[in-house]
Amino acid sequence: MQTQPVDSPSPSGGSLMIAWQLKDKRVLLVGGGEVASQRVEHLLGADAHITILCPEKGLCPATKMYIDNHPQRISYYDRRFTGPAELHKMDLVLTAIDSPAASREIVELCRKAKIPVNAADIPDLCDFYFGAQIRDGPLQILISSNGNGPRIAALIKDKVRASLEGHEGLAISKIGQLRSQLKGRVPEIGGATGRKRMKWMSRICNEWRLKDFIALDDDMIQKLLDEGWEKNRVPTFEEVSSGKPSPSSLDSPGSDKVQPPNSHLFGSNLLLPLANFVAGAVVMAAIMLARQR
Ligand SMILES: C[C@@]1(CC(=O)O)C2=NC(=C\c3[nH]c(c(CCC(=O)O)c3CC(=O)O)Cc3[nH]c(c(CC(=O)O)c3CCC(=O)O)/C=C3\N/C(=C\2)[C@@H](CCC(=O)O)[C@]3(C)CC(=O)O)/[C@H]1CCC(=O)O
Ligand SMILES: NC(=O)c1ccc[n+]([C@@H]2O[C@H](COP(=O)([O-])OP(=O)(O)OC[C@H]3O[C@@H](n4cnc5c(N)ncnc54)[C@H](O)[C@@H]3O)[C@@H](O)[C@H]2O)c1
Repeated sequence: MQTQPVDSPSPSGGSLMIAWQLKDKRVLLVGGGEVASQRVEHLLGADAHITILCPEKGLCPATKMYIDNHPQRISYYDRRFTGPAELHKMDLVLTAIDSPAASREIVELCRKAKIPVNAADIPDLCDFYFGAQIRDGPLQILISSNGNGPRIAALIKDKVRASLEGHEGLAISKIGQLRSQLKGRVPEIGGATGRKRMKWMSRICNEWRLKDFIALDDDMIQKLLDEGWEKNRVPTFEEVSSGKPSPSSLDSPGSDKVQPPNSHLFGSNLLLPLANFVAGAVVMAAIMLARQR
């Protein structure tokens, strides 16, 4: 069957949301106040090499602490930005300073050098914006209002965080271990094997409860691959855990099941009202039948 190309359903005026891989890339951070300290936190989490330029008296306690505790990741210079030479070999530049004029100057130099740049709080100077972030190990959630309401993005972040159960990051890292063991066994990229591998990974993610992945250890992963992948089926948690109880066994059914796409059509959203409706209809029919007799 031929698929028809469809126009993008999303309206224009948005931005590209990506997970930028900064491991061992060089980042210049100009400024050392509160905002800079938040940037440092995110950059350290991304394993970047950071150069900070800021007069010492302008460093806030958090930035100072990061500089002291991460000498292998952070090179600190007690001075202001001096000119284009500061940009040498930089992959990314961030300014978090209280002078829009100085930020503009730095941004113009970055544009000439074709280095992506963010100037905190000056949207028209930014190649990209930061967003409100939730991090739990490999789970990263970014909420962006695309410049419309940063405070609202932060408030929505709090709501999203409150809806998480706390084990998602660990479960996802175990899924990462399973995937990499599977890719070790079956390293082919693309083709029929690649498609089969993706399908099997998707099935296990759809069919297992997220919480159960937490308990995966090396033995269980090997068993899952031997009894699951090799036989093209999805074993149950109990089958691979050698009697270990499932972490989700104490939960109410379906409470932390990650739902496959469109499953809400069949999930509690629709199923409960439908069940109520059917039950109601059966009772009504029984009453009417009883009356007719
Ligand atoms: C999300 C967050 C991430 C971070 O910086 O790490 C972030 N701002 C945060 C907080 C915050 N910033 C401001 C307030 C005061 C209340 C308010 O204005 O809402 C608060 C609230 C607070 O401090 O609680 C003032 C503000 N911000 C910008 C302007 C300039 C302008 O709009 O013209 C003005 C002055 C406006 C004025 O003068 O009125 C601009 C930007 N700020 C962005 C990011 C980018 C757009 C992100 C997006 O839209 O999603 C963008 C475009 C550029 C950038 O800096 O990357 C972080 C929350 C982190 C967290 O708590 O999780
Ligand atoms: N995006 C956000 O989340 C957000 C939130 C609040 C404030 N801001 C903005 O971010 C900027 C920084 O905020 P802050 O609270 O961290 O400011 P701050 O005043 O605490 O720190 C600014 C630092 O920049 C240093 N500095 C100034 N000019 C410099 C230069 N040319 N080279 C090197 N260092 C220089 C100062 O010594 C100071 O340490 C401000 O413009 C503020 O309006 C952004």
